[in-house]
Amino acid sequence: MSPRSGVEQPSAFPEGPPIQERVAALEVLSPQDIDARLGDLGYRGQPEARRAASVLAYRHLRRIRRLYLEGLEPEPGTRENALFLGPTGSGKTFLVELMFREILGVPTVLADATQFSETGYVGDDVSTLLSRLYEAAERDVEWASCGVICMDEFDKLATSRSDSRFSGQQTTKDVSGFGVQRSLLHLLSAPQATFPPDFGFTSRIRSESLEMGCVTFIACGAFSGFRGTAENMSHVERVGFGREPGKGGQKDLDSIATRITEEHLENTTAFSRYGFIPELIGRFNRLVSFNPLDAATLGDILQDTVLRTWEREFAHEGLQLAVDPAVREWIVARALKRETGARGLRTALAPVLEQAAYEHFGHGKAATVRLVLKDDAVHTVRD
Ligand SMILES: Nc1ncnc2c1ncn2[C@@H]1O[C@H](COP(=O)(O)OP(=O)(O)OP(=O)(O)O)[C@@H](O)[C@H]1O
Repeated sequence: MSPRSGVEQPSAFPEGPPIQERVAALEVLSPQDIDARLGDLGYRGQPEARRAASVLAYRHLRRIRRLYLEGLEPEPGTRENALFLGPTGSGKTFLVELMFREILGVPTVLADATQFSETGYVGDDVSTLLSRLYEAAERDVEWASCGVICMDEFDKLATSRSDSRFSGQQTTKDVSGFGVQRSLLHLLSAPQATFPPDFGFTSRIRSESLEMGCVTFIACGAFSGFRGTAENMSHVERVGFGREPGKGGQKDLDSIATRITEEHLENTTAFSRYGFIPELIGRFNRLVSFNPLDAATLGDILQDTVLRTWEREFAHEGLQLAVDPAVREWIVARALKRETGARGLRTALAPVLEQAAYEHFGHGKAATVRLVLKDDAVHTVRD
């Protein structure tokens, strides 16, 4: 029986531990500890975003500890929601996943904002975000109130009402855009919110109520239109987006350091021109910029995570995988060209290693398989 709803709910999970026990079991970590753990888990680059997010995670932890271990309700207006801005594949969602789900160990939901539609229309109602949080919290509504909701592709939620300079691309999702934003605004503002514990599949199960005071919302988006915007605003101080300034010349939009200060991003007028209702953007009191990953960071990710996974797989076959430095550079260069951040590494590497696996797996003989670059293509050599 849930203490708040007063109705019997079918539970797929056995009774969990009391909330105080769950919260007390969370490791107390400083922002610096959190940042260091991120590194241990293979997160690379983005030092400023990591710093900001580590403090956000620390504060989240403090708030739930104060509430459930010290009995101190969160002060009104102290809810912290963050907007993570930066190009695709730069590690926005990965950071949330590692930081909240793996390191803090609180219920974490990663959702795609484009899946929502207004209540009554086809698509998910925003309240199902809370249903998912409840599921992630093993159907413990108090544990769910300690959770984090991350909405990916948040920029696509908006209806572009302005010219294409601001949107990058035009979206036709104009019918539901504002309704969904208003529902989200409610979630981000309300002290409590109700949700269907069964995702609304049946009308027999009564809604649950969730305390929202400690729930942290993080919205992630590329907001690519801002790059064009910055290009047209010569007075904008250039920080945040864009590759290193001054290397690619004015013509190449990506090499133009489209760096936007938080002051500018905080300017909700810019967001409303993007199609957002200003009140909703106003609920995100922390704006965190992610940079496109540069060659050195991509090289580290390739070495420390992507290749390591493959090396293990090769080792299971009795094979040692050796990758020439020229091949690493080739893969990084390809990934940079694709402009999909770290995702591009896997895309560039997969066909090469599949070919190597095809040629050398299953023979049961120990050997070294070396990847070498010849005529701008990767070849495998078995020693
Ligand atoms: N800074 C990073 N360090 C290590 N790995 C990273 C980093 N950034 C991205 N990756 C890898 O790339 C994958 C994709 O990153 P992620 O999903 O976080 O991108 P994103 O910034 O949220 O972009 P999108 O908006 O397209 O989802 C991750 O799962 C991870 O494997």
